Amino acid sequence: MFGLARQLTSSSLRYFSTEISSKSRCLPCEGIGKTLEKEQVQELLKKVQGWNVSSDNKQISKNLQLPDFMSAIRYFQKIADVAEAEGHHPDLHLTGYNKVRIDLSTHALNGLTENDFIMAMKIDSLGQGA
Ligand SMILES: C[C@H](O)[C@H](O)[C@H]1CNC2=NC(N)=NC(=O)C2=N1
Repeated sequence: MFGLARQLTSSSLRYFSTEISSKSRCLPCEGIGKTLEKEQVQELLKKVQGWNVSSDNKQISKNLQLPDFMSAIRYFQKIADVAEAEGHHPDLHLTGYNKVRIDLSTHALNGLTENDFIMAMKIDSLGQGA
């Protein structure tokens, strides 16, 4: 019994024993141990708004259109503040002056972890306002 508990990494214990939310904090990526399975990703996608998973299950992305260029820049700044506070950083793309794509993946493990979904929930709760 205890052997099984010991085998579970802290993140999978957190995944199974507590719900992650926009109030959760990202763990240091290097300590997470393993990436999420497809089924886990599908479950977590239900908790975020408008995010899609890549075919290789390594990244989630969200596309938005902002009113104008400076709104997009201000939106990126808000995301950057959260990313710095969490130590977990998205890839940010701005094209066509107001079209934004946000990509999230855990670089240290070349895949998805709870950190990516915590950041997605935090980004969702930012709104796109100025
Ligand atoms: C040392 C620093 O905390 C690590 O390199 C962090 C920085 N931000 C990160 N962001 C993301 N998306 N994945 C990481 O593995 C990661 N690692």
